[in-house]
Amino acid sequence: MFESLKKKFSGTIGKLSDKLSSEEEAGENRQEEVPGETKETTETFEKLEKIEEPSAEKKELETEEPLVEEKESETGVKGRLSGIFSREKKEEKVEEKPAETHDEPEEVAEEKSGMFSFVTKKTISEKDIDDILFELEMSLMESDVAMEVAEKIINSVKEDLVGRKIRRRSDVAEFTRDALKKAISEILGVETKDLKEMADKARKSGEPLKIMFVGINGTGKTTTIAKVATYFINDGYTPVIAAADTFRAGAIEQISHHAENIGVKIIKHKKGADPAAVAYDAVEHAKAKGKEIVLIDTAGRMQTNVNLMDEMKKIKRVVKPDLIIYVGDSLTGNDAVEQASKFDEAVGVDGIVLTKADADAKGGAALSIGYVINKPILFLGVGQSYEDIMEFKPEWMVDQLV
Ligand SMILES: Nc1nc2c(ncn2[C@@H]2O[C@H](COP(=O)(O)OP(=O)(O)OP(=O)(O)O)[C@@H](O)[C@H]2O)c(=O)[nH]1
Repeated sequence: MFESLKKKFSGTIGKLSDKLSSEEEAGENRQEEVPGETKETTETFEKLEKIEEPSAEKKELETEEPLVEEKESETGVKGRLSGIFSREKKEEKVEEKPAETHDEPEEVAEEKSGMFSFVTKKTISEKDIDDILFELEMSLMESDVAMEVAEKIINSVKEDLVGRKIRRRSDVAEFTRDALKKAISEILGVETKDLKEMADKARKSGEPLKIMFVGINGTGKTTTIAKVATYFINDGYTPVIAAADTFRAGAIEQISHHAENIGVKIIKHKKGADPAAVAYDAVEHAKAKGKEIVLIDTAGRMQTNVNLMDEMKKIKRVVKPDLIIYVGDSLTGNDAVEQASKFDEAVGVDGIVLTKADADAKGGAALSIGYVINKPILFLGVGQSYEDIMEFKPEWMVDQLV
């Protein structure tokens, strides 16, 4: 699942590590190659260390003023040198947010002197990472990640990385991984709905929880309804299904077949009947029989078909569903995102089920859809059996990808 995205993110981590580490090594080698300067630097450095070592005052200073910020404490010897030359400067440096070190007068002075750059570690600049992040942005879009999502990820990673200091090669990988995880968490951080909690409330109130499923033909909507029914049955609830797709030939038979397989009551009328009437009857049945969940199938239709969209709005008016769930095929990538937006505009979507995630190597729709329509993914379809449905957890997705 999502192998392509996974590869792209780990590729970026590797490329940044290689680039920044080799630049740093080259920088260090250049310093060591300058004749005379290295020796002089080392001698000065040793002298300073000697002066510094026995200083009780210095030790006290260090105890009193720990360098709390990682970006500052990592300077090591540089910190000790600056402690000797400028106590005041050191006090200023204990701050919460890492500074953009390119702009720091101290850093500039160090670079000019040459002596200090011997111990200065590389600070990541925008120029260092721009090309690799641009490459990532392009390849995310190739994996059907929506453009606004790809841009947001790249900007967030850039913001996190620029100004960070690298002490060792593993730092780059760690910083990049953390930055990517944070960016993806932000993308997936749409407020979600707890279906079990909603069902529990419905049970206590004596009113059934009404869920209407929308989406175009062939995405796996019928199978998904049977899976969601199974999900609730496994938790002790009794659902009823409304065969409100009275438009498409074979739809009533198809959903009846699933209902029979999982032992759920189905409410159906003849083909061509008013779908709102079927949905209404299912709700009445649930109330009469004390069933807690009503799952309403609707005709899979193109989001551009105005008449059929109006019919869906009628079901909504009549039944007043607690949740409208858009079912999309994750394999269709950007199309699934586009359809979800259209259904949201027409009837208002509360949550998403993405089917066939088990076969989806790209992962673009799963990463983008919730952010683009600002609605949570509730479930992923992960196979063809009725049990093959999993609750969607953003943390799980982040761990899958980075
Ligand atoms: N691998 C996989 N296949 C799925 C998943 N969900 C549904 N399918 C398959 O996708 C095909 C279409 O599913 P249906 O439920 O019939 O699709 P539908 O949206 O009701 O489409 P219509 O029948 O045209 O209304 C079936 O062969 C399902 O078994 C899933 O999560 N993973």
